[in-house]
Amino acid sequence: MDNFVDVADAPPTWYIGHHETTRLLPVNDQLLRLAQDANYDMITSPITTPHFHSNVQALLSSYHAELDYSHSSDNDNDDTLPIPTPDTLPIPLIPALTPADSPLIPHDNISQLLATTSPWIDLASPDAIIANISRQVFNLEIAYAAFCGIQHVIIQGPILEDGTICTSRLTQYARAIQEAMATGPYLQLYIVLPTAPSSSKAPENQSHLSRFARSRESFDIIEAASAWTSWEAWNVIRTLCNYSGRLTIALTLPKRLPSTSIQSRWYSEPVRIIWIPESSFIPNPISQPVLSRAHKSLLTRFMRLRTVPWLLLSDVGPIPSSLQASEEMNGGILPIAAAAGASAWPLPSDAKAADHKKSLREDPTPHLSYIRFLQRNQPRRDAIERFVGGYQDYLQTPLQPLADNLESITYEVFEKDPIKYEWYERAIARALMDWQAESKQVSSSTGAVVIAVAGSGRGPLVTRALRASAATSVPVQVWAVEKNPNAYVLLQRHNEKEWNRQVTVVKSDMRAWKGPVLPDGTHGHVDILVSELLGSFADNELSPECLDGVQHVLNPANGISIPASYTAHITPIATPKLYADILGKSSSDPSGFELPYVVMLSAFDNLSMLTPEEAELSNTEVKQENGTTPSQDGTTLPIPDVQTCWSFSHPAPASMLAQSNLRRGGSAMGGWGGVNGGDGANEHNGRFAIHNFKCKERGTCHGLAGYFETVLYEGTDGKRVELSTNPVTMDEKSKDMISWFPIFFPVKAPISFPDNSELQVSIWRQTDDRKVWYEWLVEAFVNVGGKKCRLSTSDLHSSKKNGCLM
Ligand SMILES: C[S@@+](CC[C@H](N)C(=O)[O-])C[C@H]1O[C@@H](n2cnc3c(N)ncnc32)[C@H](O)[C@@H]1O
Repeated sequence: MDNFVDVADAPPTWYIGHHETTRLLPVNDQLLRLAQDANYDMITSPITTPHFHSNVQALLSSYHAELDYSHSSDNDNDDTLPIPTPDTLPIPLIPALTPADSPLIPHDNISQLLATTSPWIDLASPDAIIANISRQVFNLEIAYAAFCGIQHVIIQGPILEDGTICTSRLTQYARAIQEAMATGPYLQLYIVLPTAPSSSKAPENQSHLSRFARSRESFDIIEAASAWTSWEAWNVIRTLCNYSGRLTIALTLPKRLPSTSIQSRWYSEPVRIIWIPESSFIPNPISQPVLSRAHKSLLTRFMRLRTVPWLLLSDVGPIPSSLQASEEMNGGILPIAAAAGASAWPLPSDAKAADHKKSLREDPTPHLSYIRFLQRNQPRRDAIERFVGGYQDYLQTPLQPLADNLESITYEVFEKDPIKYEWYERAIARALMDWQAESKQVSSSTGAVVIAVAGSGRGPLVTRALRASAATSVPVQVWAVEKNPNAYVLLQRHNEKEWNRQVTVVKSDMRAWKGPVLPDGTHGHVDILVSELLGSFADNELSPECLDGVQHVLNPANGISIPASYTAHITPIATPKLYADILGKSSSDPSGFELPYVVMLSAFDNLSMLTPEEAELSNTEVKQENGTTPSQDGTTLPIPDVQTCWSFSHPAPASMLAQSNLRRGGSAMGGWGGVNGGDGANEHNGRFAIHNFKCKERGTCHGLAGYFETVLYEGTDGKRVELSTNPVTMDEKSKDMISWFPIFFPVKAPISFPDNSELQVSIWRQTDDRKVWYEWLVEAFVNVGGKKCRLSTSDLHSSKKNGCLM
């Protein structure tokens, strides 16, 4: 049972900005106002002017001329003077900025500007001169932007002049970014990167400094550029910058989107700006710019993240004059789009088509109007999304309902689950019907089936047990056992007011409860023991230990436990956001990586997927992936490989508990103690699992996502009532259940691996009779010449210090 609260349905606001590669107007308060009038939220401004660019080029040209001249055969240099070489001729120094070099001046609205550094520099150049000059330009620009009070700076990624991504000198680029973060400690930096490198080369940018490079590397391309090169470049840059929260991505949407696996990877990364160039729009039948279905579905997915990215429309035409803007507001596109209703962008389907065409032609900002239209017509968030909205990627320490007493508000929140209680009622009803059908001996003298709800909380399962009895007409005797003294007060109240005193309420730890008191004062048995002590990883709230401890009250011949069994499941994931969050906290809490977290996973990527054949075998139709909506454009989503670690069944075998009892107290017959200390009385609840996960695509593992499944009851007809948080089976077993978020086991040093690797996960449930904790480690393997070679191994993580107290 997790700990979260309902949030209101506040539709996310879309912030849309305007970018022009060559902005003619200076960016001042007036232009900002015009942009706002046109319905933009922000605009970009270059930090330096074309004048500055020309000066830098001139400086570089004269430097190169001096070198060339001194080496040319027809100069009549004095032979006694040394010939300048790149080693002796000092690198030109870029002079301090003048007013003609930058359009920026500090002003009140400067924080609304997104400043752009020069896209024509080449920080990763193999030519030392070009790299040096690029660095000087970059440092000047960053320092001046920070001085002016700019907060957001957009920086061109390591892109070469022909649009390809530099792969060989990424460290040089990353080093420059790291330095920029130190220069402007309050700046938020956005690195512009394409979702995937373009397959067709862009026309060469004549003014890009890389064109002036004298030394070029023969190994410019470390490996053939792949669809992953862009993501890989980002992975190197942010790793060198230590996952800084101030370093994020401005992701460019190309006309042709890359594979869904690359899209998913970007979805897990800190994309704070989605950069939409004019070229990514396509004309609709009335020549209006729109986005393809695939682009729209990608946008929808991103715009549902906890941190909603800004959208930047690039080179979609200038900001209209104030007159145009006011015309648009009064009679132009907005009313027409509104009239088209929520379902469609206007099409020329009727007599009004001509009017529409005219208005659309007159729309000075058709791209913006269209994006605003998409904003207004986003699919509504369903109840689950609304419920968990504020908790996406929010790390929580797992509850310990055994060691701590929960607050009423915590019970209240999980009582809102629309599925869990319903399914419990179904399970109890089926158990009662089977009991009656098989004419099994009951534990009461009245013929009623004895039900105990162990860990009743505020009583919702007690209510369900009474309802199941009424629905099946099987008489019951109900006991409510709860150790939380505060919840006990409410249970007694409910008994008076709602349950008509049909329930016997007991304040006790279930492990110390002797069972129902019989008329003669002795203690009897329970026929059906109902409990809900499950955590996000099934056994992490110590359900096995509690149920072992109360098993002595269960009818030895026919007693039923609801749940009957539960299993824990894991899969490796990439989740840079959570990793950065834990890293950020680890200076004050060094044990941050030695603890599993309960978290509504949102910005993450599954690293291991089932092959289509395996998916076929698993015979499971997955309608949801990543806990989000299915693919909007109808594409089939891959199924993550989520593997089962271990299981627990109840009632536990009597022989197991008998041995445990022998060990307790350290009797000679009970062996010599537990491997982790203590008597070893709880060792039967220790577990170990090792799993291999095939990863077809390269990636970085930040930890493991954990889920659970439980069989509440399996009827004599073999039919099961089940709950599941496992993304592969949850739709089939308990769609819309919201009581549990996944669990996350982090790794301290992320593990990067190439295509076709294997991740091996070892995970333990450990105990020393006083507490229970988990240990986990991840190893990466690659196949080299038919042999499996170990690439790296994470630390052995252990939550022993923060273990769950028994
Ligand atoms: C997750 S809550 C479930 C409450 C309620 N059954 C429901 O489903 O809403 C678990 C409850 O079990 C209680 N509990 C946990 N361990 C217990 C124990 N050893 N003996 C008695 N109650 C226990 C907790 O105090 C808490 O009220």
